[in-house]
Amino acid sequence: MVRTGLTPGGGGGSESGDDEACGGWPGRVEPELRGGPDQLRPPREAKADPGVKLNPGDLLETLRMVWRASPRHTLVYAVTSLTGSALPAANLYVGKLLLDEVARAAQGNVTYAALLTLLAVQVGLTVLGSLLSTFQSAAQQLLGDSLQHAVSRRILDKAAGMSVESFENADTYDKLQQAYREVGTRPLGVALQLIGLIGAVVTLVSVGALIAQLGVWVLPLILLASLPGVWVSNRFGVENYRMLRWQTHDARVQNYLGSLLTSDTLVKEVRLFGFEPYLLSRWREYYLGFRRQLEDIVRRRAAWGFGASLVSALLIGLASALILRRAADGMISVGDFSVFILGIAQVQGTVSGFLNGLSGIYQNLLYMRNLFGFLELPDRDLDAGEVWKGPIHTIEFEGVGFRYPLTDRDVLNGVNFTVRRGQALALVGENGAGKTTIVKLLTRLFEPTAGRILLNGLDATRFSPRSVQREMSIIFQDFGQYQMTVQDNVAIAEVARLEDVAGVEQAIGRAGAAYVDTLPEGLGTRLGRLFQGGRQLSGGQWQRLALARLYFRDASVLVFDEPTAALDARAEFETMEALRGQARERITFLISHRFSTVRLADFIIVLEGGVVTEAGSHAELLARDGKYAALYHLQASGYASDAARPEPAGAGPKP
Ligand SMILES: Nc1ncnc2c1ncn2[C@@H]1O[C@H](COP(=O)(O)OP(=O)(O)OP(=O)(O)O)[C@@H](O)[C@H]1O
Repeated sequence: MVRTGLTPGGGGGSESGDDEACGGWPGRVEPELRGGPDQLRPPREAKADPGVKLNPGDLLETLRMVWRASPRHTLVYAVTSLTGSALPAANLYVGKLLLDEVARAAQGNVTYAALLTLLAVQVGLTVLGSLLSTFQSAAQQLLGDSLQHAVSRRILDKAAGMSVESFENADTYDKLQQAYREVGTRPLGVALQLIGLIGAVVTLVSVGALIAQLGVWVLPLILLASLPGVWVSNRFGVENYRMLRWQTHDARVQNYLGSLLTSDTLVKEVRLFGFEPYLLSRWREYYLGFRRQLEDIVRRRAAWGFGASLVSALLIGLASALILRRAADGMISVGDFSVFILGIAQVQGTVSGFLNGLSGIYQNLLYMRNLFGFLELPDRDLDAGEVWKGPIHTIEFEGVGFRYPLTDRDVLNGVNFTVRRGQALALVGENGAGKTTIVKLLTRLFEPTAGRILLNGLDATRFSPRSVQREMSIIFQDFGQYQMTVQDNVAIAEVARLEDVAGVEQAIGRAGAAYVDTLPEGLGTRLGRLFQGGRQLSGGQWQRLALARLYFRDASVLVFDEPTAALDARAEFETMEALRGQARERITFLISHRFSTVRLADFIIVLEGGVVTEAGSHAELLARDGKYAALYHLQASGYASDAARPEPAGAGPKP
């Protein structure tokens, strides 16, 4: 099993985010890809994404998110940033006064003290500027950190509340990944850019007022010169966003291919079958697809960018020519000219900052839509309904049918059975017959699409899934191997009793996991290979620990989905014997392909293609001589023929 998870990733800058375009393994840890090889289709070419829409409410929601993450730092950032916005005009003005005074000093009209006073004001402004930016960047850093934590927390809370059903859906994974990608900088980007916009207005108005005194046409020309560059940046920013959005699915596939090469559990199979070159070439194929799309955008952006700067240079040239005309006529002072020269850069920088800020907000809000899209996915409230209290004595399936979401085939049809306290019911059937699906319905991970399930005669849907699940304990076919201590691996079944050492020891005893005593730190031994100092267990040892987890929870329904698959023959025998003894007070469900195990059940149900075809005790089903009997004899004859087969010459124990 590839146990990959999700890590929050940076969102990239507001304008480009180009760094993400060729994303893939390594670099991003992606969720495990569900589904068969048909999902591993070749990369798609980017095309217009009709789904790019802005939701006006998102701006408010984003700002609320930022404010809640840290009101203090948001406030400090806003105040320092806005105060700092007035400084450029103040600097320009003091600079102009200083230059004019220097010019007058040349004619002997100004004292040294007057010049020093102006210099002191200028130095004071510089010191104020650095003080403000020090506070501003500290506030930004801390706000970013708080925000990252707050958004990650919201995503994890959301994921924790989502139904198992949602996790079966590849679209949910795409949304989850997109959401995680936005954790880094997007919400912060929106807030900072908005504050920046207000600051830019302050700067523009104040600097513009100074420049406007030089002539009515100067300011409009400078403003106009800023527009082409901003237009190019905005246009390609949106294109970039569309490209990344379109690539989300393919990036997941690519990362999945990469994860196969770096998985500790799969390395044996990958080496043995030697399909590393195949995986690498598929991985690279995706990269090349992304690369082609990136190159196309970069090339076009460069061409348009060059054109934009040409237009801008022409307009600035025109403004300069006009102002020089006035200088030649002796209509402006040296100080005025310095306001023009320094003001051009200031206005251009501020205008493009303003418009880029606008388009940055727009683009960041598009990314934020992904995050909100994920957060708005429907939840399944596991606590909705009456609270189930007390043990479950009977379970009845009444005409239960089921179809997985987004599929068009019923995998269960009209399933009827009743099982009572003290009984063990076994589900038998070939692969894909629907056994595990019955367990998923029984444990309320999914709800039937037809029929109903009764618990103690009451419709299960009346009760909250979580309260019903508390009465159930299970070992799944693909049980968890938690990279935690032995104690945690068992006690996690009931987190309220995480410290219950005696309970864990008892469960370990019942599961026959005596090997735990030989581990270096006993119950405190960390398991698994993921982290330093972890101790790896064998498949059977892990399974016994999962059994202990099942026993640890004091439940009235026990579900064993292939409980003995990884156990050796003796372990299987002991487990099933123990089970017979321990399950008397409970309802036991058992799924197994081993008839030596199945025959121990009181009642056996045979499933074929999602339909119950036979039901009864082992003896009854044998007497019936149907499918069960056929399968049973088939397995039994395998053992018999093994026993009857003569040993080949030279076989046997070596001396
Ligand atoms: N998440 C899913 N989405 C769509 N179809 C599914 C999903 N899980 C299982 N199925 C389909 O439902 C059918 C029953 O699957 P189920 O896992 O219940 O079989 P099973 O009897 O437990 O098989 P096995 O013995 O192999 O464990 C199969 O055809 C399977 O392809």
